[in-house]
Amino acid sequence: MSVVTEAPPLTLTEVAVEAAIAAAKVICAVYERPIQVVTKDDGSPVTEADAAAEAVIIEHLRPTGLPVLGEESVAAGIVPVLGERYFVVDPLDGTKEFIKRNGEFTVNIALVDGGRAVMGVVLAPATGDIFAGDADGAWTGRVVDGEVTGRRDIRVTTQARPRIVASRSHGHVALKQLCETLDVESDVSVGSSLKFCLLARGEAQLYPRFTPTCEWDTAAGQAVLEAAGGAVVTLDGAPLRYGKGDLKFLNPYFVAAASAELAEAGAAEMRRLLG
Ligand SMILES: Nc1ncnc2c1ncn2[C@@H]1O[C@H](COP(=O)(O)O)[C@@H](OP(=O)(O)O)[C@H]1O
Ligand SMILES: [Mg+2]
Repeated sequence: MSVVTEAPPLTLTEVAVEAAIAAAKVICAVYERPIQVVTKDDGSPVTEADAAAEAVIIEHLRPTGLPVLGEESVAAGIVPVLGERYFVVDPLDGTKEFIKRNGEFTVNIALVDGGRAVMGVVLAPATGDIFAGDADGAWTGRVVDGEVTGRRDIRVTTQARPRIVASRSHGHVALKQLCETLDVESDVSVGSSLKFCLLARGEAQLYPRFTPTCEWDTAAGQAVLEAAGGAVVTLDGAPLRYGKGDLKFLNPYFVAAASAELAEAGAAEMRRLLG
């Protein structure tokens, strides 16, 4: 008698990793040739890579049966009925960086459950750097030839004078004041959700966001950071939450940090600076 052993079904994190790797392949193909840029109704840039990558991700997520809230679908007027649990997708976060060709752009896939981002995968196609976080913790690795290599667990670090990361293309004048009052060690500008990942990997401790973002920009990064021990709070000190359809999925300003204490200190200082 022969025994047939079936492979166990993929976890939702594994499905998201496979989807992100497939999307990165599509994005890299566009990145290698001259990029056509179109301006969306809200004035933001979009490329052929954004829609193509989102389509590939949706195909990969379809067998899970869960709804998918995708940036490009929403821009096209497609908003599914969202229950308690659904995926949130930004197929190409940091489109401005993609167009500038500085490598700081990411594929983002998150799982939202009960208004919280509970799982996230962030992949930077230009470098292959991949980050994931879920209830089992956070890890990073590098995608080579479509496979994750060098996988290792990651954790936030804390230090007396925090290192700060901020948007490269969407800055705010109050940032300089915040750096002075919090006595930060250094501040660097980085595009896309990689800012959350730098915190998760222990290379920076604070990411204050004084300019608008949407839920697809933050969900995967927040899940990675929280799984690595960090926190993301709005200016009233509450965790950043998801499912704000009545606000067109726009986030309030927030502070991401390596600890709940630092996030609260940053939020208090931002409240003071923004009056
Ligand atoms: N006025 C605005 N309203 C909503 N989101 C905005 C915005 N200006 C910038 N963003 C968001 O900020 C993201 C870029 O963040 P960063 O500057 O940290 O790289 C953009 O992601 P996309 O590049 O996916 O459009 C976009 O969604
Ligand atoms: Mg984005």
